Amino acid sequence: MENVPVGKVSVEINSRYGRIKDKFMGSYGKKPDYYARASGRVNLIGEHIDYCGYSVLPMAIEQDVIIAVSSNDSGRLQLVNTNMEYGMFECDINDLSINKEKPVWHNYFLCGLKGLLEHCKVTSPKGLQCVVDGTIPKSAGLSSSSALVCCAALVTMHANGQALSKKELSDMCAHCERFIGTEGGGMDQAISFMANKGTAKLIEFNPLKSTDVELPEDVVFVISNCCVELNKAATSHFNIRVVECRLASQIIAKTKGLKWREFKRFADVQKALGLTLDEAINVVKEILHQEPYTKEEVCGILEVTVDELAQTSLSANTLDVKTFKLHDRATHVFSEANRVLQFKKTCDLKPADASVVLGNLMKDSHTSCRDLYQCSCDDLDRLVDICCQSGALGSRLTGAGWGGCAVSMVPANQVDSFIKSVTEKYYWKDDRLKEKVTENLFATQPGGGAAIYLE
Ligand SMILES: Nc1ncnc2c1ncn2[C@@H]1O[C@H](COP(=O)(O)OP(=O)(O)O)[C@@H](O)[C@H]1O
Ligand SMILES: CC(=O)N[C@H]1[C@@H](OP(=O)(O)O)O[C@H](CO)[C@H](O)[C@@H]1O
Repeated sequence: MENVPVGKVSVEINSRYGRIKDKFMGSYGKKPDYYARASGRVNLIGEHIDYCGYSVLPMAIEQDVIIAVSSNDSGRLQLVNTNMEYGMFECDINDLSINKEKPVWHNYFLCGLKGLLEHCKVTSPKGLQCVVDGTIPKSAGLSSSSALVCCAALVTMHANGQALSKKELSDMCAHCERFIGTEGGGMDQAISFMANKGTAKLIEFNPLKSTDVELPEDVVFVISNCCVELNKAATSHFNIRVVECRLASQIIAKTKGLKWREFKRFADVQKALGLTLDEAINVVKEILHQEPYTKEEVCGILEVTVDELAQTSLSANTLDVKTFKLHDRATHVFSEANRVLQFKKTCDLKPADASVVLGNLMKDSHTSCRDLYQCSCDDLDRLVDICCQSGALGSRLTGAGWGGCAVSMVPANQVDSFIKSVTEKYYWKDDRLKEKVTENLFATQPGGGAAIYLE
């Protein structure tokens, strides 16, 4: 089992680490003992299917979270952020409380800290002084929150002399980010730890596995942020989709004579019924209707009371939801799971028209996210259209959606003209975005995974 690497960094050569070190010395009057780093990611295809048990295909990006750390025996946690937007925080490290109602930034750190301490059964945790520095745009679908959670877990692991494998850390962080309330599937944490520079990854779940995916050499992936933000933990958009998928899988399970209470994810139902993904789509047509289901109708089908449904299927922030769309959500999930497999197969087989095939899969993925899963928004749809008109072979929303980024696959020799065209057609059309093009529109290469650095 592979562990997170421990490398060397020179703060003289690497100016970012130099600035973080200066901030640390200014805040705590001493040098940090070490630095931890965890990257953001861009998901190339496979949206909103990780929590249904299906494989996804992300790659790590260069943007990341770096934390400078010094450990001590004070029993205190002290956090300082290089970004003034995020205020200082201090608490007793033995008394951690995570606020789900108001997900202020330090709560994400607490998720990783608490998760690691509980997982490793650390009874006398080290006190920590930290400076956090992040470059991933927040709430933009590039996993800024998970990078912070993963980095905090890594900081805690190292400070307390623990050694978890990358896989254990990925599983543990997928679990502990749920302390904040969102019921994500584990893609972000897995790629943050398991990424390798230069390659995208197919991430499979249960058991967690990552496989290198060689992308075509003649294309470049370009990220563009529509600059609409949606915080997952502060809203119920994300968890409503998780719950809709859970209800659809439970109704299919019950209708097909399975013990439905034992099922929460489409992948498990599909496996129990021995269906291919195409057959699963037909089962959706056969069993689920297109109109939204009322909560009473769902209770009637599952033969439970509203209170029982809350226990078997809902989350704290979806208790008051009155209607659930099941047919379209299920159709998206099974078809998107299929697209991921086709994407991987095309990368492996490298047919002459590989980039055209991959581009079409990305376009279909966006259409499905927009129309069936309804996790896009007008600005993001407009941006995706602009990307396609500007020379992208394929473009789609990436990450949770309802705002945030699109990822576009662009012929390598057309990247400059693509960026010029998207700049003019999207960013220059809006006075608020004119000055913010470089941080919101950039080409990206597959980056490396989480690491600890010593000076
Ligand atoms: N550099 C950072 N420093 C502190 N907190 C951060 C940083 N980047 C992200 N966060 C936290 O993560 C939240 C964004 O989480 P979320 O809405 O789930 O978006 P994402 O899709 O980027 O993960 C921010 O509101 C903030 O609380
Ligand atoms: C931490 C978390 O909940 N992350 C989930 C979320 O990602 P982002 O909000 O883009 O980081 O949405 C995607 C949609 O594909 C996955 O479900 C993923 O697990």
